[in-house]
Order: sequence, then C-alpha cells, then structure tokens
Amino acid sequence: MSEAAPIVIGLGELLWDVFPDRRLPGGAPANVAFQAGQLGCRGVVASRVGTDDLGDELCSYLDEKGLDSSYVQRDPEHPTGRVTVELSDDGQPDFTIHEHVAWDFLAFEEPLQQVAGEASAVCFGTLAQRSPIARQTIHSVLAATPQNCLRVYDVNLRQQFYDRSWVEPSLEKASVVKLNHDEVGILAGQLELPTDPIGFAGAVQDKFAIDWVCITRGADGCLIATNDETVDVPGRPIEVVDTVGAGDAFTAALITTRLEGWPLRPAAEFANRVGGLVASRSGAMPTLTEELAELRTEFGRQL
Ligand SMILES: Nc1ncnc2c1ncn2[C@@H]1O[C@H](COP(=O)(O)OP(=O)(O)OP(=O)(O)O)[C@@H](O)[C@H]1O
Ligand SMILES: O=C(O)C(=O)C[C@H](O)[C@H](O)CO
Repeated sequence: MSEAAPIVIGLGELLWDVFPDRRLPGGAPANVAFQAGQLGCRGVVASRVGTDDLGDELCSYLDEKGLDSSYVQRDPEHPTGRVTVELSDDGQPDFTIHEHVAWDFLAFEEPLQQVAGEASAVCFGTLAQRSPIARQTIHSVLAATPQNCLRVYDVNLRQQFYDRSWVEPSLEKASVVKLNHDEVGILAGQLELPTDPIGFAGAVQDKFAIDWVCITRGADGCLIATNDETVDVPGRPIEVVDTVGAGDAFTAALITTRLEGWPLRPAAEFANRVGGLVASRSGAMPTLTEELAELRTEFGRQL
C-alpha cells in the first residue's frame, strides 16, 4: 500500500465477532476497509473501541495487517463492541449484537474530519446509526467528503437496529448502494418499492439518484444495475466455512474495481470471487494477500 493509493474509509463499527470457539475481528465497515487494504487501497477503519484489552487487541490487529489504526478512537467509558455469532450447518451466521458499546459513540473528531476530505470512497451502513451520536458523525463525514467520492451505503439490516428514518437519508446521501436479496424484500416493503430485483434497483436509482445498485444473493452471485447497464452474474461454487464478511469483501472489491475503472461485468465477477474467497475462510478479515494477487492476475488477462 503506497501513500498515493486511494483512501477507502470504513465508517462505523469495529468489533469482535465472538464465535463458539474463538473470537475474530469484524464489523461490516471495518471489514470493507480491511479488504480494500488487501486489494491495494489505503484502507482506513474509522471507528471507536474501548480503552480495554479488547480494544488494544483490535488496534494491534489492524497495525499488524498494515492498516493505520490512528482513526480508531479510544473510549474510556464504553467497552469495545462484541457480536455473538452462531453458525448454521451451512455456515450462515446468526448475529446477537451487544449494545451501548464504544462505536455507538463515534465522534466527528479532527483526524476523521481531515481524512474524510481526502477520501476516494467511504462505506457506511445502518447498524452504527442506531445511536444518534454515531449517526450524526456518519452524516457529518459524508458531508465532508469530496464531491467525486464514492459514498457507498452497504445497507446491512441487523436485528431491530434499523428504521426507515435512518435508511432514507442514507439512500439520499449515497452514490452506490449494496444490499442482499433479503434486504431488498425488507426495504421494498418499508419504502413501497417493487420487490423484483430489477424493478427495485430501477426505483431506487430514480428515487434517490443512486448510480449503482448492487444486490448480492449468496451462492447465487449478484445483480448490479448502473445508469447504463445491468449485469447478472451467477455464483461460483465454493466450500463454505462461514459467510461472515462475504458481503463486505464483495463491497470492497466493487469499490476497488470501480476506482480502477474496470468494466462492469468483470468487476461484478471479481467481486463475486472475492466474496466467495472470504466465505471459504473463517471470519470476516482473513489474510488473503496471495489469493487476491492471483485473482487479480487472472482477471488482468481478461481486461
Ligand atoms: N455460499 C456461497 N457460495 C459462493 N459465493 C458466495 C457464497 N456466499 C457468499 N458468496 C459470495 O459473496 C457475495 C456476498 O454474499 P452475501 O449475499 O451472503 O452477502 P451479505 O448477505 O451482504 O453478507 P454479509 O453477511 O457480509 O453482510 C455473494 O454475492 C457471492 O459472490
Ligand atoms: O457490523 C455488522 O453489521 C455485523 O453484524 C458484524 C458482523 O459480526 C460481521 O463482522 C460483519 O458482517
């Protein structure tokens, strides 16, 4: 990663995914920044952890992996976030997300204000908007980004932690939206939009001036609609370990390829493969440097 690499900010939660047998770093926007870092961008995790040991460990993890942890705020009053993850037999997660944790208090502090002004992309979701403080920070960061910055809303509706009054302003600020097929059903109901993916994508583009609507379908790949074209890319069979973070890796790959100006179809195919790679590993932030370099070489030949 060079200093000139484009800055991709993952804005919101950084936490521990607590599996039955171990804990691993996670948090959807942090996962996106992490994977964007592995794909050659300057990944910036903008979050907040406690001053506890769990917070120290997360910062050390990011530093070890070559991400700058200086945009991770430390909160002496609230603990580092945790999510209890249970896995079904086919590796699908069920999350229990603990409340009143440090990332709920993410503040619009000077270092974050400054890096927002330099960002090529910022990825944010819905979960971190459950607290008014973090919600305000997310919207302040979005407002501070350059005009041509990609503002990527990776919807991620979790448990009861979403509300129409947070979703609509997020769609209004976003230029790219990424969601999975279940979330299409939920948002279509909430916002009175068509439920079929192509109709939904078109309606979101029209209503919210979004350039790209990206719908993931787990093993069945994805559909991406831009202002110019729509691609529907099937999944590629893989051996699933757990799908935690697969969607975040997909988002990171999509951001990277868009910043690099790839045509849409290979970008969607590459994002599918990156999502699949993460689903074939344990946890949301597996080290994949070699695999991603090989994948880039494979796709490089097609471009
Ligand atoms: N079982 C699978 N087989 C092959 N590829 C998969 C599988 N699961 C996920 N992927 C890849 O990862 C992408 C994202 O997966 P998915 O649709 O599960 O995202 P998501 O629900 O947003 O995930 P997240 O839990 O990270 O939010 C898929 O579009 C696909 O390319
Ligand atoms: O951040 C989220 O949306 C989470 O649910 C955290 C997860 O445990 C995981 O790391 C991301 O999908």
